[in-house]
Amino acid sequence: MFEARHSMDAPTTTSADNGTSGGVDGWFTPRRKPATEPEGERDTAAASEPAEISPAPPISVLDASPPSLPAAASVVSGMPAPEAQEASPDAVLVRRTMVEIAPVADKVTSYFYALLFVRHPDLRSLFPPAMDTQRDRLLKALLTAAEHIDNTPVLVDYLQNLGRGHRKYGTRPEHYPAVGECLIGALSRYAEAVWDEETEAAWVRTYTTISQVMIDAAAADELRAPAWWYAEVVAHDLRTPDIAVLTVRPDQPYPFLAGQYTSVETPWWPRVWRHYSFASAPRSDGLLTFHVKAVPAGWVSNALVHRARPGDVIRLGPPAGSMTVDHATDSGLLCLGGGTGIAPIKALVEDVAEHGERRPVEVFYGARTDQDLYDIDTMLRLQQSHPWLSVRAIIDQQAHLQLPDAIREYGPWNEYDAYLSGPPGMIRSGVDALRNVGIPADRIRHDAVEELVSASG
Ligand SMILES: NC(=O)C1=CN([C@@H]2O[C@H](COP(=O)(O)OP(=O)(O)OC[C@H]3O[C@@H](n4cnc5c(N)ncnc54)[C@H](O)[C@@H]3O)[C@@H](O)[C@H]2O)C=CC1
Repeated sequence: MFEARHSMDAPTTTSADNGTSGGVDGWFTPRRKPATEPEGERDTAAASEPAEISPAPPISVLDASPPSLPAAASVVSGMPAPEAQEASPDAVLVRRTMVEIAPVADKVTSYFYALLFVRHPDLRSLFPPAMDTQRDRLLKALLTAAEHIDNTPVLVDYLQNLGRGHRKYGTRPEHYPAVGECLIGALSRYAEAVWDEETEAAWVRTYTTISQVMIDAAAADELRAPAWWYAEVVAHDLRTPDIAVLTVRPDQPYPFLAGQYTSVETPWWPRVWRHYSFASAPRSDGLLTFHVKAVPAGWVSNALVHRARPGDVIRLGPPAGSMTVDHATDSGLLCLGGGTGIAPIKALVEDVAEHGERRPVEVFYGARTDQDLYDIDTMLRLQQSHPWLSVRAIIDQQAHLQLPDAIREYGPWNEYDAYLSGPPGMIRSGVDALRNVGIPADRIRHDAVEELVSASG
């Protein structure tokens, strides 16, 4: 009955980082209008680990199960609300199913994975041993994509990222029909009241489209990049009792852009991936750095901060995220980095410096206390070397205000592009503050909040 029409001969594996979802908004609740316009960005995300249940994500970022939505998450979160579009007949049927299953989302998830692992026990090994709160990443990603099936350009971008990202999980083209059957099995059971032949046909077409884009993107990526990289820890600097700066050496060249993030798996938690932003622009020695804060119950973050030592080998997924510098313009950069969110901001500053540009870069670095400003020395050194750079530390306790509030006291910002990196709450209020001071949405970049929320751990 369910028959995927993808070309199954395309080689692929997958990885993906995406993490959509999450936390606060259930997968089936109407999506809030994103703070920024579509365009993608990240998850953008991602970066250091968000609190264990938070979004991205992604990004980000994200992850216990293979499939989830990450970088693309930013894209998806930027999509117009479905209701705002003129829906195709398939989209109407897909959304009707979603409304029907919304109240029993947990049951649908459990049933979907039960079906998948009973019918296809070989697929169990693609998922982490402990299917915790992240277990529904795959399903969420698929449902999010289905919900936005009419928004083709944005969706394709999102799904391509998702397909590439899934290579690291070992996903193969032949896995997609198995997942599709179980998806339809779970949906038909819990959306019984609205399920009919037409609805099933709409889901088959939708899923076939989704999986085809993912398979094709993964196959194309296989020709130019590994599914994952091994990277040896070469330095581990514990800056505070719970924040470490890690430097790693990938086993082969790792191309990325300043402002992007990747997914990381440690040897202690196999198949559990989390997103971290690169804390430096690409370096001539090929080394990569990450700022990691150990969060309560965060498996990966605690392993990286408290257990990892030089000589340990971790795995990295592909780079993702679009919080990158547009070198075609000479606008100033207004950067807000909260806590370990300063990591990609530092990378952006290095990127501007390397391009020899003289554009003003204004960094606001927020932290709860001055002890939490673990990277202020580096930022001040950069400020000393670059006359176009200004760094201001905003300490909550001293300033009696939070990071986003501080920008109102400076400016004007109408000639600036804005970059935000930090906890989801900071991103949300930061976007509001930036819009209020007149920066248009298409000049505000950040990783997807969903990604950050779901990254956890
Ligand atoms: N690409 C990205 O967006 C990145 C995001 N992160 C995320 O940043 C977070 C860092 O955690 P911590 O260091 O514990 O940060 P934190 O929770 O100590 O917050 C740092 C600062 O951000 C501001 N802030 C926090 N919550 C806010 C809110 N609701 N409204 C307004 N301002 C707020 C405050 O100024 C605060 O001092 C993690 O969630 C991590 O996932 C980290 C790296 C990159």
